[in-house]
Amino acid sequence: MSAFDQSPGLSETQEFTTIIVFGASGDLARKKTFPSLFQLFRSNLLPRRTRIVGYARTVMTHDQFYSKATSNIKGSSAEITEFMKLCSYISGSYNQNEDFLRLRKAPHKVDYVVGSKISRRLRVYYMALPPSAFLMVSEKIKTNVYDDKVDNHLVIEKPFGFDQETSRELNSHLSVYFKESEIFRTDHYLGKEMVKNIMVLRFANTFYEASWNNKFISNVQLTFREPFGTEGRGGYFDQFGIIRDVMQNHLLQVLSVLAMEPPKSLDAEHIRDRKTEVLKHIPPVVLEETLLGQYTKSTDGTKPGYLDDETVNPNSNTPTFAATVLHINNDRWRGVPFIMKAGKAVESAKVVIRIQFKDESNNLFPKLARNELVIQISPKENIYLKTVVKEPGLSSDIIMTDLDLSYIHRFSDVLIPDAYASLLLDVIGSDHSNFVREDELDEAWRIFTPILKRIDEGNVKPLPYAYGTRGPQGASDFHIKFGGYKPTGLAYDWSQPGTSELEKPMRTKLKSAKKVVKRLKPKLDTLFDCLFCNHEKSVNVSIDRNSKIGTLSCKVCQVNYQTVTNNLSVAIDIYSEWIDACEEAKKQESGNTLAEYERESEQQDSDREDYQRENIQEGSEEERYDYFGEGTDSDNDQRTKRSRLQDSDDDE
Ligand SMILES: NC(=O)C1=CN([C@@H]2O[C@H](COP(=O)(O)OP(=O)(O)OC[C@H]3O[C@@H](n4cnc5c(N)ncnc54)[C@H](OP(=O)(O)O)[C@@H]3O)[C@@H](O)[C@H]2O)C=CC1
Ligand SMILES: O=C1O[C@H](COP(=O)(O)O)[C@@H](O)[C@H](O)[C@H]1O
Repeated sequence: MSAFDQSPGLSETQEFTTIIVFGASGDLARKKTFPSLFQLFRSNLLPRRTRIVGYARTVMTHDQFYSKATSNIKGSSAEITEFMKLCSYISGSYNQNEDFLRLRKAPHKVDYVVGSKISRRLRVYYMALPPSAFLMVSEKIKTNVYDDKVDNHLVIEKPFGFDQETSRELNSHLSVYFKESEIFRTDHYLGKEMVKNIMVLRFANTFYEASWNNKFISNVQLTFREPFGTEGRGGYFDQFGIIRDVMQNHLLQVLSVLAMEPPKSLDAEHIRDRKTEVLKHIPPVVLEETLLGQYTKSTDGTKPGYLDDETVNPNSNTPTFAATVLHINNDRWRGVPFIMKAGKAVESAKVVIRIQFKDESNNLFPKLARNELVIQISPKENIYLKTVVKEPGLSSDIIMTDLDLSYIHRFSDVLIPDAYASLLLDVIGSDHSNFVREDELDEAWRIFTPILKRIDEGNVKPLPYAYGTRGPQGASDFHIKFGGYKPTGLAYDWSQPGTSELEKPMRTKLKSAKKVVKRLKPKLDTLFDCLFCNHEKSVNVSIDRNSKIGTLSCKVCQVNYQTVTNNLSVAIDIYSEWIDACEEAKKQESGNTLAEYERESEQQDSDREDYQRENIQEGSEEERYDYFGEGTDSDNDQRTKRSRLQDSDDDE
């Protein structure tokens, strides 16, 4: 069942809808707006008699518009053709009344066809435009196109201002033309599946909500990582920086849903009241608890530094990485640091929430590690609860494992909608829950404006970090230093239920290498599992006591290894040394020094575990759907899986 199936039957409640996409020639329209409208169309969720009108200054023939609007749409050509029958394009300025009057005729033409039988009419004005055009276009819409006999919804995109002051100005100007109930401020993170899921997780599960406070939770981390730099968007980015681009909006929106009190009902205003309320308890973030970075060339010189971008000021101090701490001074959260980290051109793609619980207070088990609830927003949707269990078998040791809900396994046949499709559906259905209200936005700017002003003054120099690394010095243990995060410490077995036989041995290969040694020790065996081909007991160890040489070889993959022994050496020692040698080779391959490796092993257990999860699962969204799509050859699937697993091992 698609996520959309749960939505109300819009085609019955909405009789007639016109969606006007301003800036239809642009990037957002091409990449997100038209493809998302198509997703709704294909899922039969666009109201009947919907018309979509693209509008921009660029002069385009119908064919040119057709090919631009469809360039990012994935669907059969028959479906695309049907969808495009709903779409037309008008070229015009953003400042001439006559042009908007031409636009006015577009909805009217269709109104006329259905005439007075229409019970409700809706016009959506979608501003896929740079913010500099918002006000002018809003004014022209109000003067020339707005019709108070229909519902008018104005959708605007971030950035909503530059700081608290400019955001207030923008809102006060917009409010001249549109009522707050007509404005939909888009933060596309609120349309993401896992962000929408937070409320359900919290308020539909007794045990989560019961422990969702400072009695049980030690610290919370919200991390955003992108493995690419500004690439073509330097001009925009250099004015804004990572705090305005990602933290003040996307991550703070996630935080507010995560930390708000339960709303009185699911009514949009009740939800937004609670989100605003929690933001009011957060004092502005301070420079003393913030780390800023700017990326430089990659260490191999193949990726450019931020300042190499020609559209960026060569002396720019704009941060492309930031880590900071938010404190929520209310009864629920007092004393729980919320750590936000966001970085561009870092080593992986990941957006994740990590909630670390406090230490267990009983002393029954030595070396206890903390539980963590991890909600991964992208690139894959996962929820897992790191949980301590007894090591299976005769051992009485404890290990860390998890209760795991990986969407790719559990909901493999469900299409996770694009955030924009989900939000457009809300706009059509007049649901404001996932849009940012004016007072909420004002609070968000209040929290970040003071630090932004200090950065803008130019006296704060971000620390350099090489493209493709984890961020500047201090980034790796920022959450430990400022959040009190405790690395797991225990052996962590993150096996996933339902994974294939092919995956299981590969998974144990590096992660559980030490455990393998431990489990086998009492047996004094000479046969062991192969680290390379993963066959059980395929590795035979022999010791030549005369030459003092221990030899290990796999009868399946032929890998072999030799080492010097002493009189006390037994087979397991050779095998252990082999494991260590393999790990050492791995470290050297990845170019890390031993010290770096050890620091990462201890402090970034959490990051590595996410990284492995991502790699053991699928690559891009497209791959995911192809992978589970019809007509894929199972041999190919196996090969794909194997090579991805191999990649993950390489990365380790
Ligand atoms: N692109 C993306 O992935 C995302 C974009 N956004 C936001 O969406 C909005 C649109 O972004 P995007 O599509 O990338 O922007 P573009 O730069 O592609 O601009 C969109 C269209 O607006 C018109 N335009 C460009 N510059 C100006 C100007 N100075 N004054 C008036 N019109 C102009 C152009 O159309 P024409 O000349 O034909 O009129 C252009 O095709 C922005 O607010 C952006 O921050 C948000 C999230 C992601
Ligand atoms: O709004 C923005 O978000 C994207 C990240 O969005 P995602 O859906 O890919 O996670 C970011 O790349 C961009 O800089 C920012 O403006």
